[in-house]
Amino acid sequence: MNFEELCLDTRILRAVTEMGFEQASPIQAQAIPVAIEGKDMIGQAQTGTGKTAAFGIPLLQRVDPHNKKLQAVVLCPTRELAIQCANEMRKFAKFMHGIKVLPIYGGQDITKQIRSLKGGTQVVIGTPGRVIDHIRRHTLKMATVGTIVLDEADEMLNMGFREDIETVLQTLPEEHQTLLFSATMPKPIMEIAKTYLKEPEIIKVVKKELTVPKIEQYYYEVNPRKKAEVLSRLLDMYDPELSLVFCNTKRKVDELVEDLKGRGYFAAGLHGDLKQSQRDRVMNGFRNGRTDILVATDVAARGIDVDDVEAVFNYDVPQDDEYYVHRIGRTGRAGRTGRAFTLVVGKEIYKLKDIQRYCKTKIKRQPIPSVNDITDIKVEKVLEKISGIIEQDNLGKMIDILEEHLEDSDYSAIEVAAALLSMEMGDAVLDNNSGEEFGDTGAEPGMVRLFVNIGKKDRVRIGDILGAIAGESGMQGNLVGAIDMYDKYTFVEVPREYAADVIEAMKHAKIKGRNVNVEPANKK
Ligand SMILES: Nc1ncnc2c1ncn2[C@@H]1O[C@H](COP(=O)(O)OP(=O)(O)OP(=O)(O)O)[C@@H](O)[C@H]1O
Ligand SMILES: [Mg+2]
Repeated sequence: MNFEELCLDTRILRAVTEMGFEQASPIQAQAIPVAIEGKDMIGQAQTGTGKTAAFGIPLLQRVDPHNKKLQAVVLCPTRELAIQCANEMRKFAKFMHGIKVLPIYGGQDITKQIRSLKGGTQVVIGTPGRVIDHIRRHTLKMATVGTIVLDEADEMLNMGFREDIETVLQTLPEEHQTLLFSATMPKPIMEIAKTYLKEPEIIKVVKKELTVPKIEQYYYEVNPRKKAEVLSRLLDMYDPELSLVFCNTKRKVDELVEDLKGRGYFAAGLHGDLKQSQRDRVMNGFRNGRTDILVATDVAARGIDVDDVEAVFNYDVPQDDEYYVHRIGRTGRAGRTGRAFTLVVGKEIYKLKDIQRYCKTKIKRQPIPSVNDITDIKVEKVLEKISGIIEQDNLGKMIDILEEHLEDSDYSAIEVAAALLSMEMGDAVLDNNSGEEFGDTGAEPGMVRLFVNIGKKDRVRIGDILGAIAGESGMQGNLVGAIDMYDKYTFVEVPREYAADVIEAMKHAKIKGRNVNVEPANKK
């Protein structure tokens, strides 16, 4: 549907056209007419499908630029989202002179915010805590608010904002419109809706799968100690313009950023422990391409909309099914394509299966790219660069220099070229160790079943065997699973990516003074 068909204010229509929006997305086509009428509404649509405009456009259309009182409030879970949403709203309002849109959030000087608010702000986009703060100080007067929006409502509840949201909702005047938006709609949201929304129109644009079909989804089974290595191989292989990498904890974010920087990538971290000014700097760096890898926790990156995020990496499998949807939704936005990669360690494969069921989508297993794959790709890139330079036909001086040096040198031209190539390529990557070679050993998914033979077993307990395996291979003990212990042989299961290490380590190990032989079970 065209935006012309949506009966928009001509000034908004002009702005939308200028922004390059041609067709309204399905959620916009359905939500905008309902919201313009002033009805309450619940909107659910996949990530990156334009929910901001779906509430932002009708909200602005209902604002009177000549009235300088507060008329609309949008609640968002994070400061970054408040800023992003305010920026998008300002673009929609570009030709509506006299409309002021202001983001307010914690961490920013409150007196400065108060001063800005005094200048006649009709639309406030804020985080719940800071909005309440202003309500208590009487610097936000809710009595004149006609529209309230809860964006990413589920995330706000997850973050413990439920009470704050209810407090805000209770300050609203009798006559008002409530719009509730989210990519997912769990139960607690429906409870809020029941209590605070009046006969809401429910607009659901959900396809069979929760994730966007244009995002290709892959997973890799990895050894936890080689995660950073695998990540950098994938980065080299796919060479995304911008990437977002998710970790489950702030500490992991910091560690991984250091690791990636050490490997020569332009990476920066984003999480809740950073000061607001640092967070702003990181986001700006990412938006303008100074940083090409943003490593973040879930909360920090929710709803973030940056063009050209071509790949999302789940460095850790998300703890929550819904997080997966939101994480990978940072790519493939507004109809673009994208790729999502998940690194899976051992039994996390079961979590991933849950996620697939929840999303009703298929995440394909892929082998970890080998050193050779990466080398091929790197060589190809260097050669491309080289042909570019040769074609510029500007090499006379360099050719002279080389000819002079090669004349009385022991090296051939090809050797020199090879040396330059190796300089350009940087460090070779580590060996491949995906456990692929073991095939099906009858183990649980993600595991390899090993046959452990220690000859006569009178004094040996299963615990001794498991302990030795963990100890010798440096793997955490709880990753080794005991399957069966018979008179002469024992089966154990270890994560696929450890299997080779275990077999190697056990060649030189003894259990209770006896030599051991460990092999994949399918070899028996
Ligand atoms: N009709 C449209 N045509 C083209 N681009 C659009 C259209 N509507 C929105 N966009 C762009 O699509 C991107 C994603 O929009 P938006 O951030 O509103 O998605 P969202 O549904 O809120 O996603 P999330 O669930 O991740 O918060 C933005 O860059 C926005 O400018
Ligand atoms: Mg959004």
